[in-house]
Amino acid sequence: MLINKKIGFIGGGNMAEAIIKGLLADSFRADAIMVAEPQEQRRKSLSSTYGIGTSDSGSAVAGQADIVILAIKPQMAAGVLSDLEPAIPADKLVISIMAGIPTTYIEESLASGVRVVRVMPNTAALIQAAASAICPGRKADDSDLATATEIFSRVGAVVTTTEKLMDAVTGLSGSGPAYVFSFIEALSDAGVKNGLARDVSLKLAVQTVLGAARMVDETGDHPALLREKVTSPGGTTIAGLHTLENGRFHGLVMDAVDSACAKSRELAGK
Ligand SMILES: NC(=O)C1=CN([C@@H]2O[C@H](COP(=O)(O)OP(=O)(O)OC[C@H]3O[C@@H](n4cnc5c(N)ncnc54)[C@H](OP(=O)(O)O)[C@@H]3O)[C@@H](O)[C@H]2O)C=CC1
Ligand SMILES: O=C(O)[C@@H]1CCC=N1
Repeated sequence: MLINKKIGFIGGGNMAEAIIKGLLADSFRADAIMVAEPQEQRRKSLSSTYGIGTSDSGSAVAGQADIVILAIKPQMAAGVLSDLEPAIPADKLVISIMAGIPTTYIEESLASGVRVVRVMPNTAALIQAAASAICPGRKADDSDLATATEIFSRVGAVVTTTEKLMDAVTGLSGSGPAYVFSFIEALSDAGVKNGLARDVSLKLAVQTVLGAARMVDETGDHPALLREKVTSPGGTTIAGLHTLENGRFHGLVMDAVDSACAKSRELAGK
């Protein structure tokens, strides 16, 4: 589906770079990727690092691309979409990764009939380990969903969902890597506090998170069951879990995802 298709990114920031790096690692052609990015320094860095085309003009990139990926901040959506409108006729596929911005907003800002697919990936696209959720706008058909799925499958796992759940996805897996990075940092600090060297502590923390995530994935067991197997009666783990629950760990994580979901909803229409 992607053969001979050109992808144009509008916005060459962190997330565009993560997706581009993941696509290239999966043998996507560098000469089929273009990026519109206002900062000259950033354009130079992207073209020299990845061998992709860059421009300071969103319209030029959108005009040449078959698939336009909107990777600008949600707060810039109105201005950028209005500039892009003449360069995006209805036959282009527009994929938006912007948090919070509904497909209807994009459809109404561009040519009538434009096909829009909304995707919420995450930063692990950089190493082809993203979690992405995809939903179609009003005009996108199965083939458009398949195209978006093919792009994001190259950089990780993809699930299809409905648009009303995209804020929930954003709060969970879109922002989720940041929660996990914080958890790893906290674990590693705790190791240092208890006498471990920083590098040893970080290595142990990372491998613990990797191993636990793989166990959930590979066994298919509920996390509560796996947790119980680590928790010996009268042992160390229950003492640690007790402290986490005294600090409302479970509820706190749920509150964090709720806050991020609420922020995603708040960004709608910005
Ligand atoms: N970061 C993440 O983990 C995730 C982000 N997202 C979404 O991806 C989008 C991008 O996020 P992220 O990459 O982190 O943000 P960044 O700020 O890193 O990237 C946005 C880029 O767009 C550039 N830009 C600004 N104006 C224009 C314009 N008119 N035309 C083209 N480019 C422009 C910015 O340049 P300048 O800096 O000069 O303004 C910047 O380089 C957001 O909508 C976010 O919600 C989704 C999932 C995960
Ligand atoms: O923080 C943000 O708004 C973006 C969206 C999801 C992850 N980063």
